[in-house]
Amino acid sequence: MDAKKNAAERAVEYVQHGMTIGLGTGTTAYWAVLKLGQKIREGLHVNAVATSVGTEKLAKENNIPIAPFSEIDSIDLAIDGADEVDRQKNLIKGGGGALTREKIIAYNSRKFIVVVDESKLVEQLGKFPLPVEVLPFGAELTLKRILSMGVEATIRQAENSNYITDNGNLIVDCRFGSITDPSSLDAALKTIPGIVETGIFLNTRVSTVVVGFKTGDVNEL
Ligand SMILES: O=C[C@H](O)[C@H](O)[C@H](O)COP(=O)(O)O
Repeated sequence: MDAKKNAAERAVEYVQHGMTIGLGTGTTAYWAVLKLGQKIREGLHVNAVATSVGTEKLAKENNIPIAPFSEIDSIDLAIDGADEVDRQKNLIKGGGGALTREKIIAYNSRKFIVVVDESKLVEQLGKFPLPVEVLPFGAELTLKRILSMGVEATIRQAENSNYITDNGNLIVDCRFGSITDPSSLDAALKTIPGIVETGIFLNTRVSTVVVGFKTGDVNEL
């Protein structure tokens, strides 16, 4: 756990007075929210937007002010986790189902810092099943179109029913095995009506990847 915590806490060092911060989702971003809460208690003034209902709740519990989107123009810095990071700093995200909100926040952030432990570093994306957010309407057809790409794909399940995102949608987990061209795959998936967003985050949006190691070291890529 310390590797995730160390990476997240290093990323929070980039936060400056007066910034608007994008708060990520997941077990790594969790530590960034806690650290930011501590800094606010020590006198730092920032406001924030959250990438999930869960993170917004955690932020409020830690006295982090949440700004309505109508009151901000852009985000200075977003800090978020990832499920896989390749050598070019392309990402797979969405293991926690928050990919669409996370992509909106990342896209609108001047600086996007990804926080991971070393287990997330891969040569090529795709071992982690790619999460794709899909509208419930016609989802069976949308799934068939995804399957016709020759990939094994299933609708994510919660306890006794389909997993539902904060946006009221479904997640299809796609087992591509190896993704040689993330940009083309992202574009191809988005030609299918019913797909809201994919968990592929291209490196053009990633400013820095902060990696925590079991040894206690933290590296920035
Ligand atoms: O939907 C969830 C997000 O993309 C997470 O940031 C990602 O799944 C990594 O989560 P964790 O830090 O818990 O491994």
